[in-house]
Amino acid sequence: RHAPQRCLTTFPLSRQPPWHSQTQAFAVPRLCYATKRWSVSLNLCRTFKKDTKSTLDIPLGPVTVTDIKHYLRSKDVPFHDGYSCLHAPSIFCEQPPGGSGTLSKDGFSIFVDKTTGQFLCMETGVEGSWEDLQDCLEVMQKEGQTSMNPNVLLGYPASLEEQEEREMELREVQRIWSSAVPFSDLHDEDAQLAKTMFGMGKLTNATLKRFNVRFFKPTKSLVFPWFGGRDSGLRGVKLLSAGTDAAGQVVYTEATVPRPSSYHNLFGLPLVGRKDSEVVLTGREADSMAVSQATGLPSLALPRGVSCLPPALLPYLEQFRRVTLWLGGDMRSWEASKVFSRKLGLKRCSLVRPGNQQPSAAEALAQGRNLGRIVKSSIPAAHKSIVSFKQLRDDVYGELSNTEQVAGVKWTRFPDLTKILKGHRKGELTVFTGPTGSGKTTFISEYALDLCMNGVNTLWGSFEINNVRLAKIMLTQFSMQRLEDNLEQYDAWADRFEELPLYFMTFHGQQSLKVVLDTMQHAVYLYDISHVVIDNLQFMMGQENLSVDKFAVQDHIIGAFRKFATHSSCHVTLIIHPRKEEDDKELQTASIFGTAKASQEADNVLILQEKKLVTCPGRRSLQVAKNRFDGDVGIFPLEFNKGSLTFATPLKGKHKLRKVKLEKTEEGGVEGGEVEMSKEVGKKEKGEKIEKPAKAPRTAKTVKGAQASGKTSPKGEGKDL
Ligand SMILES: Nc1ncnc2c1ncn2[C@@H]1O[C@H](COP(=O)(O)OP(=O)(O)OP(=O)(O)O)[C@@H](O)[C@H]1O
Repeated sequence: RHAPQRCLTTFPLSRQPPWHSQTQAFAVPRLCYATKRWSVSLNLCRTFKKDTKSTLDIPLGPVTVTDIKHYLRSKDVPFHDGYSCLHAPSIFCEQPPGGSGTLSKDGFSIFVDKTTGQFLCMETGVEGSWEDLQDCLEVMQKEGQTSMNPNVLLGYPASLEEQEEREMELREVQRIWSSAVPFSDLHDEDAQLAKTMFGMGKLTNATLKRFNVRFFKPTKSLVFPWFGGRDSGLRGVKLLSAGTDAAGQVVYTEATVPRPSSYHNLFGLPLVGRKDSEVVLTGREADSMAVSQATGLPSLALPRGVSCLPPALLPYLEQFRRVTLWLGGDMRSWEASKVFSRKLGLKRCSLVRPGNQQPSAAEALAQGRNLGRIVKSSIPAAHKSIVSFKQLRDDVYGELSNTEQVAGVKWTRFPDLTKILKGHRKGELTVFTGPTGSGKTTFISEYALDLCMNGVNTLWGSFEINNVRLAKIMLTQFSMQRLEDNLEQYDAWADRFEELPLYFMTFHGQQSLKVVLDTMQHAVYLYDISHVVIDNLQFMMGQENLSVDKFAVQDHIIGAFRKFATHSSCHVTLIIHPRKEEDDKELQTASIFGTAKASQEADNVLILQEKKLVTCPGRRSLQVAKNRFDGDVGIFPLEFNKGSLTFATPLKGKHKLRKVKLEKTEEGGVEGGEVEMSKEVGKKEKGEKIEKPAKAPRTAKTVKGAQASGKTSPKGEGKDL
């Protein structure tokens, strides 16, 4: 079989992680980038070495469900089709199954993920890759055995460091758990105060007891346990703390042991019966308790809320014929529920649409709403290809009443970009270009980092510069300083950087489009990636059919990324070198694309403009040349800080805003291509306005039309890339 190929990696790349020796469990506030909240991160979390397996193995040719089925049949292994997994009898038990694990109806207890081939034996707790399972079956066949010793895979020798780490982790889990107090042991007043602090005033002590929730007095945190494994033992804890931010608003913060990437707890699982066929999946523990208390339905909370649904959890959800996703009360939860339902199997999923009448479950309970009715009114996730407005009207209303959230994630460091593009939305394709060496990679690195710090799960495909250099740029931008001069701060920044939901493809140099797309697909499934950055398209050109016209190849590649973005509900930012550069002219949309078709595919076109100066590096500005969301285009200046490698809008008064000059194209549309100095600069600057073409009503309309139709001037077409 193929050797696994390493296609994805996470920070710390090759960095030797720090090996601290603190063991105190005191709370240190830190910003959790995934949840965008300050978290009480326990020192103990930093006590342990980071995930040593920083490079993730992916089979060379990604396995398909057909391959898996074909192989199982060839080995005479009976199986049946589940929702996300194939179910097969355990090869690790001598006796017919009957233990404590969650089994499918026929007692089959091996669950093989249909997308990755990863398997889990519920009966014995053995898990492994598709290759591991194949190996076991091969050995069994060769040796004429009917079962395998579970220790074959369980007994993978962990390094001494890893063993120590795990033991230390378990000791800390036990320590927190045993020093936390069950709610029933708290004085009534204290219990009520704690419940009020966490907005759970209506949850009864009986519910908290059923879910085994405790209170950790030193940090005034709720403690949610994770019970699992063969012995249903305590495997981890999550601490939820409440505090206030600078504006006096209550913020909830989370910390887990083990660290989030290994914390695979479906909170509430011990309360699920083998025969339960319906479940309500929520984003928070309090929501699950609210659902359970109010409706009596089994309810489970995802370990990391709406940010991801790790495939490792899917086997535990196979027993449910109906899954209602009620992840929260905002648009982000709604988006996540649509994405997760694909992993779970659309047909069995129904979604609770957030709205005023349908907030999160905990809020609904607090407001005295009828939770049972809300669950019943959830809508099926599988939609038909042809719909009437009647079916769409709630979606349209949702978009109209949540314009801010629909506009996407906002950039913190680039408010001008947020003003023009409104935000970063899933499922879109952004094409980014700029002159050679103008700082495209450096800018996009910060642009993506900003989003990642705002909770956008990001995957980088950097084919031009290697991942170590890219991570160095990002870490410098993250710390906003020259880390070379402050090496003593390296570990502190690197520790925080590691928390970002950031992954890197391990490709370098020319790659085939198919391999890249497969890796992206895989990462979306595994890590719920919602932003992929490709630097740059030219590195896929070489592998495609050279006998075909270059523009056709480019069109084909852009088309493939477009399709991927739409189907995977993932934003793709594609860096493309301009095909022509003239010293005295600024770039336009037409400078990038071979044909108009390609520009049609992109939802957004960004151009890093550089005004060439003889004496010093040129001035940069960022132009939004196409914006399909609402048609607004514009340009704003960027000032580069060489020490921190960051870009910022120059201070007021120091720069002049520029306004887009609209050019008529031959098709009668307009494009926001060239720029000129505004005659009213002083006035405009005051209001910090980004000039938009909408200032000229007649052409403004045409601008939107042109954006929507994606028409560009054919001027200058036909040159080589
Ligand atoms: N605005 C800027 N002013 C001066 N130097 C810059 C600016 N932006 C980036 N640089 C520096 O220029 C160098 C090239 O930057 P970068 O690799 O980001 O450019 P690029 O446009 O991606 O290059 P290429 O065209 O080769 O892909 C880097 O050393 C970077 O630090």
